[in-house]
Amino acid sequence: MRENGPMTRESAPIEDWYDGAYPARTTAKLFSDQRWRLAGAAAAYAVKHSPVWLMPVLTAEVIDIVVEKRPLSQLWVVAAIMAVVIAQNLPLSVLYIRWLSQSVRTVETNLRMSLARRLQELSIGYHRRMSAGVLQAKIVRDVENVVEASRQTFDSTMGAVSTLAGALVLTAVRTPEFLPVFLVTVPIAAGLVFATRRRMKDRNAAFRKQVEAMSARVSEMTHLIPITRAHALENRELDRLDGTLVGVRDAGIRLDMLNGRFGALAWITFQLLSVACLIGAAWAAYTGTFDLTPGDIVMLSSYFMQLTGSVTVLMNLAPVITKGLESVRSMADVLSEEDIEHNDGKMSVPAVDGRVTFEQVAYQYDDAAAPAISDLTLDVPAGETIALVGPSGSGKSTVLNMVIGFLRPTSGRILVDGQDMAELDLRSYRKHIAVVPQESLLFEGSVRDNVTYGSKDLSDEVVLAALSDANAAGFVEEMGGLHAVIGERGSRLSGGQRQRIAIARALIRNPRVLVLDEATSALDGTSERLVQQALERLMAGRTTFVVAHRLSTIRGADRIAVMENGRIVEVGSHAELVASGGAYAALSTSS
Ligand SMILES: Nc1ncnc2c1ncn2[C@@H]1O[C@H](COP(=O)(O)OP(=O)(O)OP(=O)(O)O)[C@@H](O)[C@H]1O
Repeated sequence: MRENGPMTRESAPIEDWYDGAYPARTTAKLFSDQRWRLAGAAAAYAVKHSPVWLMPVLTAEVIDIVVEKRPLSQLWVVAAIMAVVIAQNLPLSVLYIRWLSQSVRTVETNLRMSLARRLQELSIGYHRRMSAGVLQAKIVRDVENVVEASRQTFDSTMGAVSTLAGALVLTAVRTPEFLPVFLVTVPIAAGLVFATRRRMKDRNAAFRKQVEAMSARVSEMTHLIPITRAHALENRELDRLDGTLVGVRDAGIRLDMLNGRFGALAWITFQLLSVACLIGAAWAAYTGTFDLTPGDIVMLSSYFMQLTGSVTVLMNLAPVITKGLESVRSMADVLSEEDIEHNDGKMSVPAVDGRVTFEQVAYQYDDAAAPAISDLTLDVPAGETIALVGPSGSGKSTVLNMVIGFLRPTSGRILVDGQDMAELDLRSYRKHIAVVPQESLLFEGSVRDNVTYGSKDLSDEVVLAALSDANAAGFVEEMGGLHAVIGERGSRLSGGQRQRIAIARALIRNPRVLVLDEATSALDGTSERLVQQALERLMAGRTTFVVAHRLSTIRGADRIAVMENGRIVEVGSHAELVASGGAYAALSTSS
């Protein structure tokens, strides 16, 4: 247990203390900021709900007034009290809903925000491992489960507890002989819940896993649709989905069956108990064992029904709560995950010159048998363009990811301007780099939004200049200017146009270090020239790491590093490498 003062606990972000191993305690903590609102809601509920336990007493009075032929004026008094008791329900319900809704919705928002925040801190490796579909399910579905379970628990518990308390007090006042009945029902209910708790938890966990597998599958399937359709593999994809759907169905049926059996068992037990109580009261009055009026019997009968009803409601919460707690555990996969990039407290770099040095760097992926990079030593002075070439799988992308800081060397060091990257606040370093990936990532929005992504307060002139340097001004003009909308993920643009928008985006950042993964897909001659020209403008004067596929890019580079099996086998300019007659010379004559 950590020592936390009430102040620090309230202000500490959820992800700092979230603990999936203790879901109930964690949920309570989630709501701890809301305790005053919840207390208000509870008070409002108790009052609004009072007709439920007051009406049977008032009804008993009415019956006794009739049976005992008391003065009629008493009837009007009771009627007036009933009217007031019922009418207060409206204003107090409104208050109750307002306070409960405010607390529950606030917790919901805070949870989603901290999940999103943590996703932005988790390493790129984590995101590669986790399916986007699963993460989405956590933010959307699990948060909803927790919030709905909390709301229902609060609502049902308040209802049941206030009904029980009212019934208990009034029974104690009018017919204390029947108090023991209340005492046996609670242990029976607790026993039933306890007996099924373990299985309920397991089946909820199994069901959630199946739903997550389905989310991952669906997200993959939607992603693959263009490829699937192009290869006429629709049926194969549907078969694969079918397997996951069947899994969800079977786990769902098992869960429903358990919940159903539990519900039915609870209902039967308590109905029997309720009947026993009614018959018992009738017998006691008939034989004169206790002194009961007919009004008392009607009242007791209502209370027995309410008592059993409340306990059943409470017991039916068990599945809801179990599901909510399972979702609390599920969110811990994100909120308690340790694989985050640690930047806080590290050195911030206000400016970058652009020298990047690899010192005997090795990198091995977590699940890989052999290192992807071994013994890589390379000094790239500021402003140099270095082209990485080599066969597929030789480690080029791994090097790029290390330059961005997505991957940290397993051994060795990478220095930026002589500073070990491990000691830098990578967020400050990355302000000075730009990345142009193979597949340009564009989003739904205007051309301007896409180009300025993340850079604020840029004038139209600056954006237009970047577009013009990227050879994109012409087609942007034709599309309708800076505010023309790019379809989702750039669907309205050609491949070459998308690349040029991505180049403009990189240009506008005016980076010192450029990380470029040249698109492999061939463009037609004109488009190719426009992209090439834009790239040359982008690379000029900046340290550039480029995984190069075009001959012109390779030849234009200051140096070329030829990679094989995670090692650099040759470095030098085009002319030097050709002259030395090594691997590069063999490659360039064969192409
Ligand atoms: N996430 C990963 N987990 C495990 N191994 C990986 C991972 N990513 C890459 N590898 C392995 O590391 C090696 C280097 O991969 P890398 O992607 O850097 O090669 P590359 O030269 O960029 O290839 P390509 O030209 O095909 O993109 C390969 O053997 C690859 O199988």
